[in-house]
Amino acid sequence: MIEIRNISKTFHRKKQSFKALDAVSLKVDQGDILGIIGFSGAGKSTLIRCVNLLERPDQGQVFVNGTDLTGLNSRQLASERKKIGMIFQHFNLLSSRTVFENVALPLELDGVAKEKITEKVNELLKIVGLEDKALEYPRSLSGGQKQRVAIARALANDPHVLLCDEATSALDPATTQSILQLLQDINRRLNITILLITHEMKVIKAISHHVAVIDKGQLVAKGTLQDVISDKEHPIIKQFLTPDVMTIPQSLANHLKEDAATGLLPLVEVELTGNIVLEELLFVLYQDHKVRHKLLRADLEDIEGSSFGKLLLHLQGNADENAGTLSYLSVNNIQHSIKGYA
Ligand SMILES: Nc1ncnc2c1ncn2[C@@H]1O[C@H](COP(=O)(O)OP(=O)(O)OP(=O)(O)O)[C@@H](O)[C@H]1O
Repeated sequence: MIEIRNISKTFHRKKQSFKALDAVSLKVDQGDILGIIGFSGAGKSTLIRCVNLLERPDQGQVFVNGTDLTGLNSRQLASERKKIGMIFQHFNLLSSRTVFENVALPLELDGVAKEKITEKVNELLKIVGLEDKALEYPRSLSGGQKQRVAIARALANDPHVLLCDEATSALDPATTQSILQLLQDINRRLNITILLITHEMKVIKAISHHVAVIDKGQLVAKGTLQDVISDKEHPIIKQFLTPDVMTIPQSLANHLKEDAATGLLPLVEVELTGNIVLEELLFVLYQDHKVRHKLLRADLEDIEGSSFGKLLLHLQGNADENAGTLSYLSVNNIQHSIKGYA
Protein backbone atom coordinates (compact mmCIF):
# COMPACT_ATOMS: atom_id res chain seq x y z
CA MET A 1 0.00 0.00 0.00
CA ILE A 2 2.97 2.30 0.63
CA GLU A 3 6.09 1.58 -1.32
CA ILE A 4 9.15 3.73 -1.07
CA ARG A 5 11.47 2.81 -3.88
CA ASN A 6 15.13 3.74 -3.64
CA ILE A 7 14.69 7.34 -2.50
CA SER A 8 17.57 9.70 -1.78
CA LYS A 9 17.56 13.29 -0.59
CA THR A 10 20.44 15.73 -0.29
CA PHE A 11 20.04 19.12 1.37
CA HIS A 12 22.18 22.02 0.22
CA ARG A 13 22.82 24.82 2.63
CA LYS A 14 25.25 27.61 1.89
CA LYS A 15 28.12 25.78 0.20
CA GLN A 16 27.56 22.50 2.02
CA SER A 17 25.62 19.42 1.00
CA PHE A 18 24.17 16.83 3.35
CA LYS A 19 22.78 13.49 2.25
CA ALA A 20 19.81 12.98 4.59
CA LEU A 21 18.47 9.87 2.82
CA ASP A 22 20.54 7.40 0.88
CA ALA A 23 18.77 4.88 -1.36
CA VAL A 24 15.98 3.98 1.08
CA SER A 25 13.42 1.34 0.06
CA LEU A 26 10.53 0.26 2.25
CA LYS A 27 7.15 -1.43 1.84
CA VAL A 28 4.26 -1.04 4.26
CA ASP A 29 1.12 -3.17 3.98
CA GLN A 30 -2.42 -1.82 4.29
CA GLY A 31 -3.44 -1.72 7.96
CA ASP A 32 0.12 -2.06 9.26
CA ILE A 33 1.68 0.07 11.98
CA LEU A 34 5.31 0.68 11.07
CA GLY A 35 7.56 2.38 13.59
CA ILE A 36 10.67 4.03 12.20
CA ILE A 37 13.33 4.52 14.84
CA GLY A 38 16.65 6.31 14.70
CA PHE A 39 18.83 8.79 16.52
CA SER A 40 18.54 12.53 16.10
CA GLY A 41 19.59 13.54 12.61
CA ALA A 42 19.26 10.00 11.23
CA GLY A 43 16.78 11.14 8.57
CA LYS A 44 13.47 10.04 10.13
CA SER A 45 11.58 13.29 9.54
CA THR A 46 12.91 13.59 6.03
CA LEU A 47 11.80 10.04 5.29
CA ILE A 48 8.26 10.44 6.62
CA ARG A 49 7.89 13.81 4.88
CA CYS A 50 8.86 12.15 1.61
CA VAL A 51 5.81 9.88 1.90
CA ASN A 52 3.41 12.77 1.20
CA LEU A 53 6.05 14.73 -0.72
CA LEU A 54 6.22 17.54 1.83
CA GLU A 55 9.85 16.84 1.04
CA ARG A 56 10.50 15.82 -2.55
CA PRO A 57 13.17 13.13 -2.96
CA ASP A 58 15.94 13.84 -5.49
CA GLN A 59 15.66 10.32 -6.75
CA GLY A 60 13.34 7.35 -6.38
CA GLN A 61 9.58 6.92 -6.24
CA VAL A 62 6.86 6.89 -3.60
CA PHE A 63 3.77 4.78 -4.27
CA VAL A 64 0.68 5.18 -2.09
CA ASN A 65 -2.23 2.91 -2.96
CA GLY A 66 -0.51 2.06 -6.23
CA THR A 67 -0.14 5.70 -7.36
CA ASP A 68 3.36 7.06 -7.94
CA LEU A 69 3.14 10.43 -6.15
CA THR A 70 6.42 11.59 -7.66
CA GLY A 71 4.86 11.45 -11.12
CA LEU A 72 1.81 13.65 -10.35
CA ASN A 73 1.22 17.31 -11.17
CA SER A 74 0.42 19.63 -8.26
CA ARG A 75 -3.37 19.36 -8.64
CA GLN A 76 -3.27 15.56 -8.70
CA LEU A 77 -0.85 15.53 -5.77
CA ALA A 78 -3.13 17.77 -3.69
CA SER A 79 -5.96 15.34 -4.30
CA GLU A 80 -3.87 12.27 -3.31
CA ARG A 81 -2.59 14.06 -0.21
CA LYS A 82 -6.12 14.25 1.18
CA LYS A 83 -5.86 10.51 1.73
CA ILE A 84 -2.67 10.91 3.77
CA GLY A 85 -3.20 12.46 7.20
CA MET A 86 -0.31 13.77 9.25
CA ILE A 87 0.31 14.73 12.88
CA PHE A 88 3.31 16.52 14.35
CA GLN A 89 5.26 16.79 17.59
CA HIS A 90 3.99 20.31 18.26
CA PHE A 91 0.42 19.67 17.06
CA ASN A 92 0.33 22.60 14.57
CA LEU A 93 -3.17 23.75 15.54
CA LEU A 94 -4.50 27.19 14.61
CA SER A 95 -4.70 29.18 17.83
CA SER A 96 -7.40 31.53 16.52
CA ARG A 97 -9.80 28.64 15.81
CA THR A 98 -11.76 26.56 18.26
CA VAL A 99 -11.30 22.80 18.51
CA PHE A 100 -14.34 22.34 16.25
CA GLU A 101 -13.02 24.84 13.70
CA ASN A 102 -9.55 23.27 13.66
CA VAL A 103 -11.01 19.85 12.87
CA ALA A 104 -13.40 21.35 10.32
CA LEU A 105 -10.66 23.14 8.40
CA PRO A 106 -9.73 20.41 5.88
CA LEU A 107 -13.43 19.86 5.13
CA GLU A 108 -14.05 23.59 4.63
CA LEU A 109 -11.08 23.75 2.26
CA ASP A 110 -12.60 20.84 0.39
CA GLY A 111 -15.93 22.68 -0.02
CA VAL A 112 -17.96 20.20 2.04
CA ALA A 113 -21.51 21.38 2.95
CA LYS A 114 -21.95 22.89 6.42
CA GLU A 115 -24.31 20.23 7.82
CA LYS A 116 -21.98 17.48 6.63
CA ILE A 117 -19.05 19.24 8.30
CA THR A 118 -20.91 19.46 11.60
CA GLU A 119 -21.84 15.80 11.45
CA LYS A 120 -18.31 14.70 10.54
CA VAL A 121 -16.52 16.91 13.09
CA ASN A 122 -18.79 15.70 15.90
CA GLU A 123 -18.14 12.11 14.90
CA LEU A 124 -14.36 12.73 14.89
CA LEU A 125 -14.41 14.52 18.24
CA LYS A 126 -16.21 11.52 19.66
CA ILE A 127 -13.54 9.14 18.31
CA VAL A 128 -10.78 11.15 20.00
CA GLY A 129 -12.82 11.67 23.20
CA LEU A 130 -13.17 15.46 23.01
CA GLU A 131 -16.90 16.01 22.40
CA ASP A 132 -17.04 18.37 25.37
CA LYS A 133 -14.16 20.54 24.15
CA ALA A 134 -15.58 21.56 20.75
CA LEU A 135 -15.86 25.24 21.62
CA GLU A 136 -12.57 25.57 23.50
CA TYR A 137 -9.46 27.17 22.00
CA PRO A 138 -6.15 25.28 21.80
CA ARG A 139 -4.57 27.46 24.51
CA SER A 140 -6.91 25.99 27.12
CA LEU A 141 -6.06 22.37 26.25
CA SER A 142 -3.36 20.04 27.61
CA GLY A 143 -0.70 18.66 25.27
CA GLY A 144 -2.49 15.33 25.03
CA GLN A 145 -5.80 17.04 24.20
CA LYS A 146 -4.10 19.17 21.53
CA GLN A 147 -2.70 16.03 19.93
CA ARG A 148 -6.20 14.50 19.99
CA VAL A 149 -7.52 17.53 18.10
CA ALA A 150 -4.67 17.16 15.60
CA ILE A 151 -5.53 13.47 15.17
CA ALA A 152 -9.21 14.31 14.59
CA ARG A 153 -8.21 16.91 12.00
CA ALA A 154 -5.87 14.41 10.29
CA LEU A 155 -8.77 11.96 10.01
CA ALA A 156 -11.22 14.47 8.54
CA ASN A 157 -10.75 13.37 4.94
CA ASP A 158 -10.97 9.64 5.78
CA PRO A 159 -7.30 9.00 4.97
CA HIS A 160 -5.87 5.56 4.19
CA VAL A 161 -2.59 6.53 5.83
CA LEU A 162 -1.66 8.45 8.96
CA LEU A 163 1.88 9.81 9.26
CA CYS A 164 3.02 10.57 12.81
CA ASP A 165 6.11 12.74 13.11
CA GLU A 166 7.36 12.31 16.72
CA ALA A 167 3.72 12.68 17.77
CA THR A 168 4.33 11.83 21.42
CA SER A 169 7.75 13.41 21.97
CA ALA A 170 6.34 16.51 23.66
CA LEU A 171 4.08 14.51 26.00
CA ASP A 172 4.60 13.00 29.44
CA PRO A 173 4.75 9.17 29.74
CA ALA A 174 1.10 8.67 30.78
CA THR A 175 -0.23 10.96 28.03
CA THR A 176 2.10 9.25 25.55
CA GLN A 177 0.51 5.91 26.41
CA SER A 178 -3.02 7.28 25.97
CA ILE A 179 -2.19 8.80 22.56
CA LEU A 180 -0.55 5.55 21.44
CA GLN A 181 -3.64 3.69 22.61
CA LEU A 182 -5.81 6.04 20.55
CA LEU A 183 -3.64 5.49 17.48
CA GLN A 184 -3.93 1.75 17.98
CA ASP A 185 -7.74 2.00 18.25
CA ILE A 186 -7.89 4.08 15.08
CA ASN A 187 -5.71 1.58 13.25
CA ARG A 188 -7.99 -1.28 14.29
CA ARG A 189 -11.35 0.44 13.85
CA LEU A 190 -10.64 2.29 10.63
CA ASN A 191 -7.93 0.01 9.17
CA ILE A 192 -5.70 3.01 8.62
CA THR A 193 -2.04 2.33 7.89
CA ILE A 194 0.14 4.16 10.38
CA LEU A 195 3.74 5.24 9.89
CA LEU A 196 5.32 6.72 12.95
CA ILE A 197 8.78 8.01 13.60
CA THR A 198 10.32 8.10 17.02
CA HIS A 199 13.63 8.01 18.86
CA GLU A 200 12.07 6.03 21.72
CA MET A 201 12.04 2.24 21.86
CA LYS A 202 9.05 2.30 24.22
CA VAL A 203 6.88 3.90 21.51
CA ILE A 204 7.87 1.19 19.06
CA LYS A 205 7.23 -1.48 21.65
CA ALA A 206 3.82 -0.11 22.55
CA ILE A 207 2.14 -0.22 19.15
CA SER A 208 4.28 -1.08 16.14
CA HIS A 209 3.62 -4.24 14.16
CA HIS A 210 6.82 -3.70 12.22
CA VAL A 211 9.96 -1.71 12.85
CA ALA A 212 12.47 0.00 10.57
CA VAL A 213 15.76 1.29 11.92
CA ILE A 214 17.35 4.24 10.15
CA ASP A 215 20.87 5.48 10.69
CA LYS A 216 22.79 8.17 8.82
CA GLY A 217 20.16 8.23 6.09
CA GLN A 218 20.21 4.50 5.48
CA LEU A 219 17.75 1.80 6.42
CA VAL A 220 19.78 -0.62 8.55
CA ALA A 221 17.07 -3.08 9.62
CA LYS A 222 13.41 -3.85 8.99
CA GLY A 223 11.04 -6.53 10.23
CA THR A 224 8.94 -7.46 13.22
CA LEU A 225 10.22 -6.24 16.57
CA GLN A 226 11.47 -9.78 17.24
CA ASP A 227 13.33 -9.91 13.88
CA VAL A 228 14.98 -6.59 14.50
CA ILE A 229 16.06 -7.18 18.08
CA SER A 230 17.43 -10.61 17.17
CA ASP A 231 20.23 -8.70 15.46
CA LYS A 232 21.25 -7.38 18.85
CA GLU A 233 24.92 -7.23 17.99
CA HIS A 234 24.11 -4.51 15.46
CA PRO A 235 25.62 -1.40 17.08
CA ILE A 236 22.57 0.81 16.46
CA ILE A 237 20.01 -1.75 17.62
CA LYS A 238 22.14 -2.48 20.66
CA GLN A 239 22.19 1.18 21.64
CA PHE A 240 18.42 1.35 21.51
CA LEU A 241 18.09 -1.71 23.68
CA THR A 242 20.59 -0.93 26.39
CA PRO A 243 20.66 2.03 28.74
CA ASP A 244 23.86 4.09 28.81
CA VAL A 245 25.01 4.17 32.39
CA MET A 246 24.19 2.44 35.63
CA THR A 247 24.89 4.84 38.41
CA ILE A 248 26.45 3.28 41.46
CA PRO A 249 24.56 4.06 44.69
CA GLN A 250 26.31 6.93 46.49
CA SER A 251 26.79 4.92 49.69
CA LEU A 252 28.91 2.37 47.77
CA ALA A 253 30.55 4.82 45.37
CA ASN A 254 32.09 6.64 48.35
CA HIS A 255 34.23 3.69 49.32
CA LEU A 256 34.57 1.82 46.04
CA LYS A 257 38.10 0.52 45.41
CA GLU A 258 39.61 -0.28 42.01
CA ASP A 259 41.43 -3.41 43.13
CA ALA A 260 40.32 -6.52 44.91
CA ALA A 261 41.33 -6.84 48.55
CA THR A 262 40.39 -9.02 51.48
CA GLY A 263 36.94 -8.18 52.76
CA LEU A 264 35.86 -6.33 49.62
CA LEU A 265 33.19 -7.74 47.34
CA PRO A 266 32.91 -7.20 43.57
CA LEU A 267 30.37 -4.84 42.08
CA VAL A 268 29.40 -6.26 38.69
CA GLU A 269 27.49 -4.60 35.87
CA VAL A 270 25.74 -7.22 33.75
CA GLU A 271 24.28 -6.54 30.32
CA LEU A 272 21.36 -8.64 29.19
CA THR A 273 20.83 -8.80 25.45
CA GLY A 274 17.94 -11.21 25.22
CA ASN A 275 19.99 -14.36 25.83
CA ILE A 276 18.74 -14.92 29.37
CA VAL A 277 15.83 -13.49 31.35
CA LEU A 278 16.55 -11.72 34.61
CA GLU A 279 14.71 -14.20 36.84
CA GLU A 280 16.57 -17.15 35.35
CA LEU A 281 19.94 -15.46 35.80
CA LEU A 282 19.31 -14.63 39.44
CA PHE A 283 17.98 -18.12 40.08
CA VAL A 284 21.03 -19.79 38.51
CA LEU A 285 23.43 -17.61 40.48
CA TYR A 286 21.75 -18.29 43.76
CA GLN A 287 20.57 -21.87 43.31
CA ASP A 288 23.33 -23.42 41.18
CA HIS A 289 26.33 -21.33 42.18
CA LYS A 290 25.20 -20.60 45.72
CA VAL A 291 26.28 -17.03 45.35
CA ARG A 292 24.39 -14.55 47.42
CA HIS A 293 24.11 -11.13 45.85
CA LYS A 294 22.45 -7.79 46.25
CA LEU A 295 20.61 -6.50 43.21
CA LEU A 296 21.45 -2.80 43.45
CA ARG A 297 19.94 -1.52 40.22
CA ALA A 298 18.16 -2.86 37.18
CA ASP A 299 17.20 -0.94 34.07
CA LEU A 300 15.58 -3.60 31.96
CA GLU A 301 13.01 -3.88 29.22
CA ASP A 302 11.04 -7.05 28.68
CA ILE A 303 10.59 -7.38 24.95
CA GLU A 304 8.58 -10.36 23.81
CA GLY A 305 9.75 -12.51 26.73
CA SER A 306 13.44 -11.54 26.62
CA SER A 307 15.27 -9.20 28.99
CA PHE A 308 17.28 -6.31 27.57
CA GLY A 309 19.22 -3.83 29.63
CA LYS A 310 21.62 -3.66 32.51
CA LEU A 311 21.78 -4.61 36.14
CA LEU A 312 24.19 -3.91 38.91
CA LEU A 313 24.98 -6.76 41.29
CA HIS A 314 27.03 -6.65 44.44
CA LEU A 315 28.23 -10.21 44.91
CA GLN A 316 28.24 -11.42 48.50
CA GLY A 317 29.88 -14.86 48.27
CA ASN A 318 33.38 -15.90 49.28
CA ALA A 319 36.26 -15.39 46.82
CA ASP A 320 35.78 -18.78 45.11
CA GLU A 321 32.01 -18.41 44.84
CA ASN A 322 32.29 -14.92 43.38
CA ALA A 323 34.94 -16.06 40.90
CA GLY A 324 32.61 -18.94 39.92
CA THR A 325 29.85 -16.45 39.17
CA LEU A 326 32.10 -14.38 36.91
CA SER A 327 33.22 -17.46 35.04
CA TYR A 328 29.58 -18.58 34.66
CA LEU A 329 28.81 -15.21 33.03
CA SER A 330 31.83 -15.50 30.72
CA VAL A 331 31.10 -19.09 29.69
CA ASN A 332 27.51 -18.16 28.89
CA ASN A 333 28.46 -15.08 26.88
CA ILE A 334 26.68 -12.74 29.26
CA GLN A 335 28.51 -9.44 29.02
CA HIS A 336 29.71 -8.05 32.31
CA SER A 337 32.32 -5.80 33.82
CA ILE A 338 33.60 -5.26 37.35
CA LYS A 339 32.96 -1.68 38.40
CA GLY A 340 35.06 -1.97 41.54
CA TYR A 341 35.14 -3.59 44.97
CA ALA A 342 33.37 -2.54 48.11
N1 LIG B 1 15.54 21.64 5.17
C1 LIG B 1 16.77 21.21 5.49
N2 LIG B 1 17.88 21.88 5.09
C2 LIG B 1 19.10 21.42 5.39
N3 LIG B 1 19.36 20.31 6.10
C3 LIG B 1 18.31 19.61 6.54
C4 LIG B 1 16.96 20.03 6.26
N4 LIG B 1 16.12 19.12 6.84
C5 LIG B 1 16.90 18.21 7.44
N5 LIG B 1 18.20 18.49 7.26
C6 LIG B 1 19.34 17.70 7.75
O1 LIG B 1 19.14 16.35 7.38
C7 LIG B 1 19.50 15.47 8.43
C8 LIG B 1 18.33 14.56 8.77
O2 LIG B 1 17.32 15.37 9.36
P1 LIG B 1 15.95 14.77 9.90
O3 LIG B 1 15.19 15.92 10.48
O4 LIG B 1 15.32 13.98 8.81
O5 LIG B 1 16.47 13.79 11.03
P2 LIG B 1 15.66 13.12 12.22
O6 LIG B 1 16.13 11.71 12.29
O7 LIG B 1 14.21 13.34 12.04
O8 LIG B 1 16.22 13.93 13.45
P3 LIG B 1 15.43 14.53 14.75
O9 LIG B 1 15.00 13.33 15.54
O10 LIG B 1 16.50 15.32 15.43
O11 LIG B 1 14.31 15.35 14.22
C9 LIG B 1 19.96 16.35 9.60
O12 LIG B 1 21.37 16.42 9.59
C10 LIG B 1 19.36 17.70 9.27
O13 LIG B 1 20.17 18.75 9.78
